[in-house]
Amino acid sequence: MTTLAAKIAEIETEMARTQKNKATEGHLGLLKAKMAKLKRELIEGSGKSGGGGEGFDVSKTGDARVGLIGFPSVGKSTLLTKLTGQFSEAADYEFTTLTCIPGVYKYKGSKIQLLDLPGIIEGAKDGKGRGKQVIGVARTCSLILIVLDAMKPLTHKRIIERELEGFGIRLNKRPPDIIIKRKDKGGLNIMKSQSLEMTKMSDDTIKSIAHEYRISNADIYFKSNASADDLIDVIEGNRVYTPCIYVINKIDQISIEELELLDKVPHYVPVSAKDEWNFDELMEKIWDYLDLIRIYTKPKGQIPDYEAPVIVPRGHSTIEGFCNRLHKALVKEMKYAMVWGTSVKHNPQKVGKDHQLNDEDVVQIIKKL
Ligand SMILES: Nc1nc2c(ncn2[C@@H]2O[C@H](COP(=O)(O)OP(=O)(O)OP(=O)(O)O)[C@@H](O)[C@H]2O)c(=O)[nH]1
Ligand SMILES: [K+]
Ligand SMILES: [Mg+2]
Repeated sequence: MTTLAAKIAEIETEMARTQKNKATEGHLGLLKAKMAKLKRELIEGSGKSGGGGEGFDVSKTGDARVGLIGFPSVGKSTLLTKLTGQFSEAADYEFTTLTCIPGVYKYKGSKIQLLDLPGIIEGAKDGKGRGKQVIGVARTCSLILIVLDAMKPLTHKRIIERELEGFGIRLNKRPPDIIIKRKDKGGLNIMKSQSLEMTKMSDDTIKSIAHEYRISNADIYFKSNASADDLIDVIEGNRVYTPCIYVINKIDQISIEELELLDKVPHYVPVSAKDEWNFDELMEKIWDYLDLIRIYTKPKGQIPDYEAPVIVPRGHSTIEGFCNRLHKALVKEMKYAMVWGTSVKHNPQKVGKDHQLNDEDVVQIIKKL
């Protein structure tokens, strides 16, 4: 019996052997689809894929969850201890950390949960070390910090990215603009936005990928220049789209010239966990990438509570989203809301539950009698 891993290896070899050109594009697309299906089987077969497992079942607290991912001994635990005050053992040997250690720090009135995790290595997603549990936890984070050692080759960055990608995590990427409407009959209907030129994938490739997934009747609508990987992501459906910051640690060990070279890395922050260098920039960047906003509540006849803002993701910053953070029944009890701040023309202004709030708005909920 051929194992899943062997089947995956077989396809990988075939992909490597196949030259990339117009004539082979369809075949490559098909191989990618087959690979995606096998990888899903591999992950599902391993039991839990949504995190968890002994020592990894940490409950969410605070306003956002941020995970530390990287090779062993890059300084993840040192960073957790220094940023949150939560002790996590650090030592100069690999795999010091064996479980998930949560810590919390406060920033701009929010509580950020930071998770220290065991180091991962190449092949983690296929079952090496505790890789699967680690990446399973990474899937539950609103932001991933990939920690790199400034003394080690930058090729490590790509290896970690591949491990996360292989587990369905897409870093600093938006979900592809593809809509698939399945139907009972009518065959495959490929549609594209006006004047959109698809340069990464031909109609034949689209058809062969759909066929591989037994999609024979559907409208497939493309709004952007998608690749075969994008189409497979949308069909597979279980991808998570997570922002990511590259934290380059141990800069106390490198020269200014070497530090300047790192400037080419997008989404990066250089730090020294040991010496607590550049923590301000790191925390600010974490805040930016989490894309959270602060809403101050104003009880009737009192001044707003500026100490304890309600924190909501910018994408869920309606009055309704704000109410739901306080308690579930509130939006039903609400008659209207008064808002002060940049989201309104008049201060204050009466608004309904669909009103979109901005960072640092002040809100007073007026209840029905
Ligand atoms: N020079 C220097 N050493 C550091 C820095 N941060 C961590 N270290 C050292 O690097 C070694 C590994 O640190 P850890 O915090 O245990 O690294 P880790 O990534 O948690 O390692 P694992 O749990 O084994 O995956 C320790 O000897 C730390 O003292 C830093 O900023 N500069
Ligand atoms: K270590
Ligand atoms: Mg550690």
